[in-house]
Amino acid sequence: MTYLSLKDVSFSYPNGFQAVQHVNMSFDKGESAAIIGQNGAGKTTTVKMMNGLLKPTEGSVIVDGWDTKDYSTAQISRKVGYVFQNPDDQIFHNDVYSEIEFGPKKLGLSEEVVKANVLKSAEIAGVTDFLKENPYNLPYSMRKFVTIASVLAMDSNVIILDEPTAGQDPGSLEIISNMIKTLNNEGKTVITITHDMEFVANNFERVIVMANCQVIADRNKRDVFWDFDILEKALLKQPHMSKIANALQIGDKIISRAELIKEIKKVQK
Ligand SMILES: Nc1ncnc2c1ncn2[C@@H]1O[C@H](COP(=O)(O)OP(=O)(O)OP(=O)(O)O)[C@@H](O)[C@H]1O
Repeated sequence: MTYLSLKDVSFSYPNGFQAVQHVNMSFDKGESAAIIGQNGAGKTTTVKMMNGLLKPTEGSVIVDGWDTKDYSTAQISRKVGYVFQNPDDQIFHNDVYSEIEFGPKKLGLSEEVVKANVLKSAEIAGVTDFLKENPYNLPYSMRKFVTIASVLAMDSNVIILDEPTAGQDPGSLEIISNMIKTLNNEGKTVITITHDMEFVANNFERVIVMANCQVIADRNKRDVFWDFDILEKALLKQPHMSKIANALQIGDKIISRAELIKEIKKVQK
């Protein structure tokens, strides 16, 4: 059942620049999707409309039956949590624990529930060892996990991750990958903006492509990464395994390493 939908949504910034034009998309509970596209394509503006940080100038955004125009950002963020692209735009406490507990406390949850949420989110985001640290003593990549934990602690049904993969090492990418799976298994919807095509290929089925303020594809990753017209319009590249398969002219829309190895073995035989 659809939980979140954008219906013919456009958004213009106060300076008159129209950053999103006639966008439609919808998400079920427990779904996960990647949003990809070049810098300036309109991805962040689009997801900020999903949790009411921005309200559409045309069309409507419906969250769990609520039109976001009729509710405050605080009300919508109980249902849709947004992790900012830049953690420094989000962090404002002197220790990690206080940063994570701020959201659930604001929701008026009991002390025990707040504590349980903080500990669970810290665990999922891998920041349990830093709860007493000043977030600004932690490296950028770890500050990003602090902001993820802060949003998870609010236990919203939808979680939006804006560029969680930027500047992360392979170990951190694995934490993010496992986190998305855990959240999906709990029935939460996870929408992730990323520039990392390998991460998309390894972690998502549904891929939404934005270019020039519009959605130009919303399909299975296999169809997106083998549609050269879409890739060219969005200035995107195929994931490595697809690139190799394409150069060797083997297989059918290969995406993963396992698929590529299987095809190479077939050819060797
Ligand atoms: N506050 C603002 N005022 C005016 N224009 C803005 C504002 N914020 C963003 N824009 C413009 O809106 C367009 C879309 O920006 P947006 O951040 O949504 O793109 P994006 O696809 O998320 O890009 P990136 O990958 O760089 O984050 C860009 O041209 C950007 O310069």
